[in-house]
Amino acid sequence: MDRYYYEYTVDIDAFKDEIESFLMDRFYNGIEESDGKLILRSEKSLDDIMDELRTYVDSLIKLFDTEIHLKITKEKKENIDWIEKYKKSITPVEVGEFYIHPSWYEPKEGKTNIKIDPALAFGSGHHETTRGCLNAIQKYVQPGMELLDVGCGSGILSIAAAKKGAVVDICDTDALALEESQKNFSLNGVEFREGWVGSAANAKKKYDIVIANIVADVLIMIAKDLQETTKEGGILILSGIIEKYRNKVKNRFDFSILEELQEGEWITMILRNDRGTDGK
Ligand SMILES: C[S@@+](CC[C@H](N)C(=O)[O-])C[C@H]1O[C@@H](n2cnc3c(N)ncnc32)[C@H](O)[C@@H]1O
Repeated sequence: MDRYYYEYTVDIDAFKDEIESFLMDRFYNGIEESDGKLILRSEKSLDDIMDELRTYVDSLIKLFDTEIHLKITKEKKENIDWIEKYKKSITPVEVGEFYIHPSWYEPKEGKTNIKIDPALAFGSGHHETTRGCLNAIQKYVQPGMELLDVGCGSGILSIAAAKKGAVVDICDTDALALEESQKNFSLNGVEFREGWVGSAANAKKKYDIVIANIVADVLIMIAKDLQETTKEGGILILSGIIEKYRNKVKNRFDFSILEELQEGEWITMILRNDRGTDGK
């Protein structure tokens, strides 16, 4: 642990969801929201991400011909405080049958417990999109089903599915996510069958359930791969979709919608592959 860390506060007066989504796609260590501002903490400099953010906001200003005020502040702080403060802020999350807790909390009786400590990969159960997926897993995953977790992050979703008796494969474009998932599977006493650095395009088979909690733009980009890895009659769970991009995402998929779950601005879409075998 370094002695100091950087705290970046991002204050923006428009396009808040897009900015959060943009940052989430680049920074997986938890983004705190406080007084409408986004706070990112890291021992390493995030100046590159902030430069990218400024460029992104400039392009939004040009694209929408509008005014956007972006203020980024950077502070250097003593680490000790933050670790303790952060630990205290990480409390257990209950989503239906699942109880997600850090190791310094006891598991809860009568629940499917998932132990996840805050680390570098996204997926502590505190984000709306992860919770939407967990609700879908509770409803649709049956023992023996084969499931692919695309963008596994911490592995939280496939750990939940494995605890429900599914056979799970995992992938993520970030190698670190695979490492974190491996650790978290061991911590939870469950196993995945195959894991790879990459995406749905690298899958060698089709699955009963494919789940992808990734930002809307990426879901759109990999829509074909996600559909092709879902068995006929199988389920595709998509999350990470801000309400205003719902149609943009939906239009790229030709599966039928079974249901949509919404928490705040975030939508989790549950689709079924109703295509005939020659429909591909
Ligand atoms: C929002 S996190 C989701 C983590 C976890 N599954 C959850 O639900 O909490 C998205 C993850 O997708 C990964 N990712 C981004 N683009 C991807 C792609 N094209 N294919 C696979 N994974 C991708 C990121 O590295 C990140 O770990």
